[in-house]
Amino acid sequence: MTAKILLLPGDGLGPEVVAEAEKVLAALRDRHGLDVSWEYGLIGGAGYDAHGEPLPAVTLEKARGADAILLGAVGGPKYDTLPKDKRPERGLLGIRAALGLYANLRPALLYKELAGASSLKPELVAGLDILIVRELTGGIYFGKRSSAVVENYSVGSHTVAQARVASDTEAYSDFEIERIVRTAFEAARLRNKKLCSVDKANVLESSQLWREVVLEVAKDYPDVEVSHLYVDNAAMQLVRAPKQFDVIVTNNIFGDILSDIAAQLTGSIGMLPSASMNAQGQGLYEPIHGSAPDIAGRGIANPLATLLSLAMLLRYSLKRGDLADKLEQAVQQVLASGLRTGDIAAPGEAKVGTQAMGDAVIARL
Ligand SMILES: NC(=O)C1=CN([C@@H]2O[C@H](COP(=O)(O)OP(=O)(O)OC[C@H]3O[C@@H](n4cnc5c(N)ncnc54)[C@H](O)[C@@H]3O)[C@@H](O)[C@H]2O)C=CC1
Ligand SMILES: CC(C)CC(=O)C(=O)O
Ligand SMILES: [Mg+2]
Repeated sequence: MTAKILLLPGDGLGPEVVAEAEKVLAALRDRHGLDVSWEYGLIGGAGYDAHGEPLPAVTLEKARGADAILLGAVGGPKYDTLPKDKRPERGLLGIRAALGLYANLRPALLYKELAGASSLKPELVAGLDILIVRELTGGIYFGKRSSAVVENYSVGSHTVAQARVASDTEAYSDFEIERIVRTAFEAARLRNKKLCSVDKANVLESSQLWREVVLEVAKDYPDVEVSHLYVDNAAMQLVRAPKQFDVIVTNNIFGDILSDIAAQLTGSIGMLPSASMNAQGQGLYEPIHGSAPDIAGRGIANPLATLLSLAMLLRYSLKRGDLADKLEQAVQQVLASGLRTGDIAAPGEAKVGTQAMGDAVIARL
């Protein structure tokens, strides 16, 4: 049966990088018989501009009916002053919640050709291959929020007549922790059988529950070596000796931050793909980067994170591991040929734009 894909370009550089993914899909269909069709939808600022909502109902309906979704990025300065519930980022959080996409897989892989582009010394990152498993539908991004003006507000012994006070809540249930931790253990089993759980259990109740559940689930995976790190130490270890990690499992906000760090180890955030899966096996695939307003619209963004996200889509949702391998090999060959977008170019090295990079990958498919 023809697989239905929903393309959600979003904002900023989103349409530029998703356009390259569409070209790749067309090439896989025409040259390799991939049985696929696709349509577009609006999300983020683009959704707000057209429908007054960052996640228009029509987009969600299309998403529910799709076999897989490929998203660019959302957000931008134009939308930063909108009411909070209309902000583009709420559209992204909204689709993750509505589809129950709790399991976010963020592989950080160093292509050997990019060892020089990493901020770390080549010997620290050579062969780097980490998988960050991030809980994606709970925690502080979804907890109760409030913001108010409070009279006679006290912090310790200090009281002010009036203060603007805002709060966000980090809350997790054992059920939410258990399912993402199981995802991570299963992934570790297929890799080097090492799982590091990252939390802040020395301070946070929610992290204490997190650690308790990890220890309980670990009993079902005696073949996997488990360790625990506080998030501050984990951030340091990622830039000190990143190759000590195999699979990292962590909550929504820590995973968000640690994956941006891991991205830079591989040369650029423009290289890191992700897959977000729900309990039914439906997936949304997206680069881990944002809409990059500083470079959007100039045709210079790196499309490889999006093309590698498409490879994950082919592997996990369309069960075409053969074509995923082909696409990943094409990316590797393009890097080996010396092509570089600005984010991965060494000082003084020639740079190519988004379309030239996409075309070079397609030429190798
Ligand atoms: N998944 C999403 O849609 C996300 C959206 N955002 C939104 O994106 C907007 C910008 O956020 P920032 O914090 O600046 O993060 P960002 O990830 O958009 O950009 C951070 C830096 O990385 C660079 N960069 C990002 N992607 C690149 C690519 N493909 N090629 C080359 N360079 C790339 C940017 O030019 C910038 O210097 C905000 O509105 C934010 O809320 C941020 C993160 C994720
Ligand atoms: C809206 C944000 C939570 C998006 C983000 O930074 C991410 O998912 O990495
Ligand atoms: Mg992020």
